[in-house]
Amino acid sequence: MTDPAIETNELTKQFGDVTAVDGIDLTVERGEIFGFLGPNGAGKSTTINVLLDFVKPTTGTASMLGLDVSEDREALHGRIGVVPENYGLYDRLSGRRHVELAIELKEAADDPNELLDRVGLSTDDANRSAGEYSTGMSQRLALAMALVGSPELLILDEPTSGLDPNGARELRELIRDENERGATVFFSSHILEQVEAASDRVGIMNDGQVVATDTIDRLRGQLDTGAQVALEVNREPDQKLDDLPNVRDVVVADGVVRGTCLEPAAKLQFIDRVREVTTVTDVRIEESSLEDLFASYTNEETSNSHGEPVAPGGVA
Ligand SMILES: Nc1ncnc2c1ncn2[C@@H]1O[C@H](COP(=O)(O)OP(=O)(O)OP(=O)(O)O)[C@@H](O)[C@H]1O
Repeated sequence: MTDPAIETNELTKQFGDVTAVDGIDLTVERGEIFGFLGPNGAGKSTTINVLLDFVKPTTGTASMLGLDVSEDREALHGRIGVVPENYGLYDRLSGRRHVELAIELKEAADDPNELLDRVGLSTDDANRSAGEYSTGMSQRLALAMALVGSPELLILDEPTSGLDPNGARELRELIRDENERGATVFFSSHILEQVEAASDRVGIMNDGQVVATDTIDRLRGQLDTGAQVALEVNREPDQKLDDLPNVRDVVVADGVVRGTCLEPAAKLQFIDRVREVTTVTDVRIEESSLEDLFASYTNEETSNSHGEPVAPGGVA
């Protein structure tokens, strides 16, 4: 059996009184695009820094591609590509020189121009000193260096920070291309939409712990908030419509019948039930938002489309 791309066992990191990472068991399989989500201070960067052997764990173990992150650091170096949280660039060296150095260090055979082109840095940009780069350009350069040697595993800490919307989209495409080539991609972010658009699976970290790991669709399905179904009708019904088992909070107001459907099949049952008593002229379905999802796992206060607080999801 192939070893997972990333595996942590009871991994804990304490900084004095602060438990930044609190006994996490995380497995990322080979070939996945895995989004690592969590609010500021959740422990994402500390976890990544342990994986990169920048900090030592207090207890527990971490391995990548079947190798211990600390003992086998040298062997891992040639097989992974990294954009860490605080990557350093040499102000006086050009972008191209940075990539050339990364190629020499990895003893790889890449063409620097091709890598620079892939991350959207023009020939002119590549000739400029990195000290003149904007945040987004620096981020692109760091990414080009991470791609050197076609790594089996890419680890990207907040790769979209500093990128404009176009840059973020290009990055998502690049992540997909790398994944199609066979690379596993592990990237952290606190921006839900970006993680949803790019990942096969996500892990949500909060307060040092991994509180959920699954696809976003399945995590959404586990929320107990249900979907809000709003039916515009040409005549408000007088009948009570609260007799379906998986539809609750039915209200009729301003020519709209609303109900909360607790499972997918209940939506159609609800529409059929309302159509028995009046004519439905329009249908709107409002799934729980990504913000609701995130908040339910990280206990942040939020509200659904009706202004009601959203209860934390049942899965921990
Ligand atoms: N070197 C350090 N010394 C002391 N405390 C630290 C250190 N590094 C991180 N921490 C603390 O550990 C906790 C987790 O921080 P970490 O940077 O891992 O979170 P994060 O999820 O990456 O947050 P962000 O999204 O803001 O980067 C925070 O409380 C932080 O203050």
